[in-house]
Amino acid sequence: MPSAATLAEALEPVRADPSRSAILLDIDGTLAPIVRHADDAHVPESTRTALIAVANAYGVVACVSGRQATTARRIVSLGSIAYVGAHGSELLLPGGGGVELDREVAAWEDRVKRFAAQHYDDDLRRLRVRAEDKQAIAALHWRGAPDEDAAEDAVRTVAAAAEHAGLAVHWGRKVLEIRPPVEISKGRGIKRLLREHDLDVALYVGDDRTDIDAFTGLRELVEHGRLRQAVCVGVASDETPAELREQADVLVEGPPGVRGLLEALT
Ligand SMILES: O=P(O)(O)OC[C@H]1O[C@H](O[C@H]2O[C@H](CO)[C@@H](O)[C@H](O)[C@H]2O)[C@H](O)[C@@H](O)[C@@H]1O
Repeated sequence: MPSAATLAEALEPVRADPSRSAILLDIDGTLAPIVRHADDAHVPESTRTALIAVANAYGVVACVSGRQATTARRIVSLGSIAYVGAHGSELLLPGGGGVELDREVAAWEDRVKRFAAQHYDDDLRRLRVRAEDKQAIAALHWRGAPDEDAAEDAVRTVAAAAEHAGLAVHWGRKVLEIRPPVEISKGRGIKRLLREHDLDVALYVGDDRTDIDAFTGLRELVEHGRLRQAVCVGVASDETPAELREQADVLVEGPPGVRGLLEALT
């Protein structure tokens, strides 16, 4: 684990000129501690307070989540920042506008929904696998099922059927997502969010595989001269993918570490 000094060093370029920096944060496992039921996730008040101070000081602040953008905004409960939802395919800007959903993704919504309705059967219900409907993405969660191994096995059978049906699958923290077979990535969503902004530095904080795409997206913006620097922070837990640890510039310990990072930004 990097030392506090290393984190302070990593934050230096971001803090140098907050008005020219973006702060981009994942939600589940980053701002909100992981809980058994997705509907029960929440951002602790102390973290929210630190996030409000960051939102008031930095050029761009956004949450970048696998949740739908409106769900992300409800969980974080802050209207003055942007939300990149559904792993990059939705954009919800601060203020009164609606959600912009990627058109290519939207075109698959009916097919994904039909597949999910056909395959969320009595067997999955008996195993206490929970379905989450995210418009063009269908998620199956097995965290907290009485027999998690049996539930995961049943979910793997659905994943094979989804691939056979020409859909894409993605594995997260005890969750399978059935997705349209088109590019969906947090990196792409971030590029869409930042394209209108002239910034020097962007910091991203996340805990899961999809957050590696965000790291990659920011590093590509640096390669293309759109940013001077990207700072990629991994959130460590007993479920952290090894690849995220390898790709991160620095690690913080769980959502409490993220709160500390936010406090250090102002
Ligand atoms: O990109 P994120 O904001 O990290 O969202 C990723 C997924 O988070 C949720 O699932 C995860 O968190 C749940 C609540 O703690 C937990 O029960 C589940 O096991 C985790 O996979 C959310 O339900 C998904 O839609 C998001 O894609």
